[in-house]
Amino acid sequence: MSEADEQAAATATGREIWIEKYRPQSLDDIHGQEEIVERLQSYIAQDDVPHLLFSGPAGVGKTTAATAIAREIYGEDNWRGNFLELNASDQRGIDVVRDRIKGFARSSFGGDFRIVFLDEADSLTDDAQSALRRTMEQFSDNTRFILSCNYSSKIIDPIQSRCAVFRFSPLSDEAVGGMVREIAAAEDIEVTDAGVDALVYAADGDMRRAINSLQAAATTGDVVDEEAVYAITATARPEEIESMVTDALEGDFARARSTLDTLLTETGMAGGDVIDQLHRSVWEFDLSEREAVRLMERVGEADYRIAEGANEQVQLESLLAALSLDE
Ligand SMILES: Nc1ncnc2c1ncn2[C@@H]1O[C@H](COP(=O)(O)OP(=O)(O)OP(=O)(O)O)[C@@H](O)[C@H]1O
Repeated sequence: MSEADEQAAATATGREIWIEKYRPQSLDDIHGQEEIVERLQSYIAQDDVPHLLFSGPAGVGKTTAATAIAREIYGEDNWRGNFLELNASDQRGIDVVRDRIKGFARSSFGGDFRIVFLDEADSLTDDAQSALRRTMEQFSDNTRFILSCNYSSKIIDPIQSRCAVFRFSPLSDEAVGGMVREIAAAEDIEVTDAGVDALVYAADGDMRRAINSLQAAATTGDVVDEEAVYAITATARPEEIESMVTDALEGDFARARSTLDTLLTETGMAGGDVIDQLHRSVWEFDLSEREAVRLMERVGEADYRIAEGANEQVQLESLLAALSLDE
């Protein structure tokens, strides 16, 4: 979600959403991503900011880093006027995006350059990216582009070679846990240690998810504990996933299937989430190497089939059945 969308959501619900309230304002305030922050700061210090390409999963600080750069270059009072945020997946297409960039880049202002931040750049077709590349060249005298995407491999080489590429990783448990504790202290909310661990686990490196879950859990009671977090995040406890797998491997298909049923119906998980959690946890379970390898093979197969549109429940039950049957 863009900063503008997040602000709009906050206004619509009539309460401030914490992902906006606690969005880092400066590069120094960004948690984790230390090497990236250091490199970006050195560009700013040398007054030599190139076009930038930020790639990485959702909620790890790409948009935040872009707005922090603008704040640092132009100052709190002027950055908004020098920063154009666009979403490349805009339904109206690349022409609208290009027109807005042209209008913005042409309008005069005092500084050396203005910044165009283009989110979801990997949603552009190759043709649209070629058009974007020409636009980048046309306005490179007075415009710097910051492109954000999930997968840099989906960005055409001529754009990649014109940008300094930064790969944002999922945030570490320490980075997410640290931020959760800071916000809890600022909001005067009690969060137990197990509650922090559960938020970190459910977030899986995505800070946006961790903060949103904290805010949601905080509205359900006085104390944010493990129970509150699992109740609102539609995440299975690691031990539930482990017992489901262990039951299947021990040949107790009926029990494994019943756990799966609970996860899908009561916990409200999507099949893809169960696959993700299995994938994350395979090596943390107390399984022999052979069992872990068998499980991984089945997880890969079910993941592919679900991505291709197969029925999630059938695929997951088939995964458990295969584990129950195999020697
Ligand atoms: N590294 C971080 N340190 C502190 N807060 C963060 C960090 N990353 C994300 N956040 C929090 O999560 C929210 C969303 O982050 P951001 O918009 O930067 O994500 P993104 O990486 O651009 O994701 P997307 O690809 O979905 O747009 C921010 O408002 C901020 O509150």
